Amino acid sequence: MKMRNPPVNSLSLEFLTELLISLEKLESDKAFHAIILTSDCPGIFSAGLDLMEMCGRDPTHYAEYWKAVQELWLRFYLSHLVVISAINGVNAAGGCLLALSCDYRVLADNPKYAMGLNETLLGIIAPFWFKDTLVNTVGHRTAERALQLGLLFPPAEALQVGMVDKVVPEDQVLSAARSELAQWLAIPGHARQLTKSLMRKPTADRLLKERDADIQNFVRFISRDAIQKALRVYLEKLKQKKT
Ligand SMILES: CCCCCCCCC/C=C/C(=O)SCCNC(=O)CCNC(=O)[C@H](O)C(C)(C)COP(=O)(O)OP(=O)(O)OC[C@H]1O[C@@H](n2cnc3c(N)ncnc32)[C@H](O)[C@@H]1OP(=O)(O)O
Repeated sequence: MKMRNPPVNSLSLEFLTELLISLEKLESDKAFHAIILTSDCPGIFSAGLDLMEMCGRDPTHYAEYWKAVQELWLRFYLSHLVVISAINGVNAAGGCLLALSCDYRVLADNPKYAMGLNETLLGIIAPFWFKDTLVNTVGHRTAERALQLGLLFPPAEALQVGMVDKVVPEDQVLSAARSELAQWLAIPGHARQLTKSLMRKPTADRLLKERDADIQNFVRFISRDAIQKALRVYLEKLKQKKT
């Protein structure tokens, strides 16, 4: 699955919906057993959630958007398919969450390709299920530091803290993901799937139990004047970077 939403693969409502539909199609076709998730945007895996969906819109839109973000995470996190990400570019916040929801991560060895949950740098916070997904991957202490400081880890550090499983030269990301896949596909499918569910269901259940409350929290939080202002300032900084 190659993500293509130029220029930065931001996860707009439309793009999230496309990703969901693609995943559902693959999941419902018994001929498919695995997905390699990668990007078609040079140098960028994903810039995360689309800031335009969270800025200057109305509460109904925020609620609809957040429900789609939740759905994407739940579907990827619990997918019965083997999902491996071949991360071929910078990967921020919501994009990093998507990669963390995969079963295995291969990252291209380019110092520009940092990844992490950098929400605090925008003046916002990672929701509890983003946090849980990170803790499940790198452990509590690393997650605590990474989340507070909004750290984006370059490849060597991402590997060292366990945010990714393998770092390879840029031209080998896909082939490395494919070789890894062979090992996962050699395991009897039902045993692997049940084990994945055993490991992940308690984390997903926390969100499933309070999905509506989480949507309400998001809508309240993102609608605040101070948060809207922080997002506008951040977007402005991104634009100024060019001039
Ligand atoms: C209680 C519950 C609490 C809940 C609390 C709320 C929880 C919210 C959780 C949020 C999760 C997130 O994912 S928030 C998103 C975090 N993402 C980021 O911080 C990444 C920001 N982007 C970047 O750093 C850079 O764009 C990067 C990806 C490295 C690419 O750099 P480049 O120089 O190649 O490209 P740029 O010139 O910067 O970007 C190209 C254009 O894309 C736009 N753009 C870049 N990122 C964008 C984005 N995420 N959304 C929209 N648009 C984006 C830029 O503004 C430019 O627009 P034009 O100038 O018009 O062309």
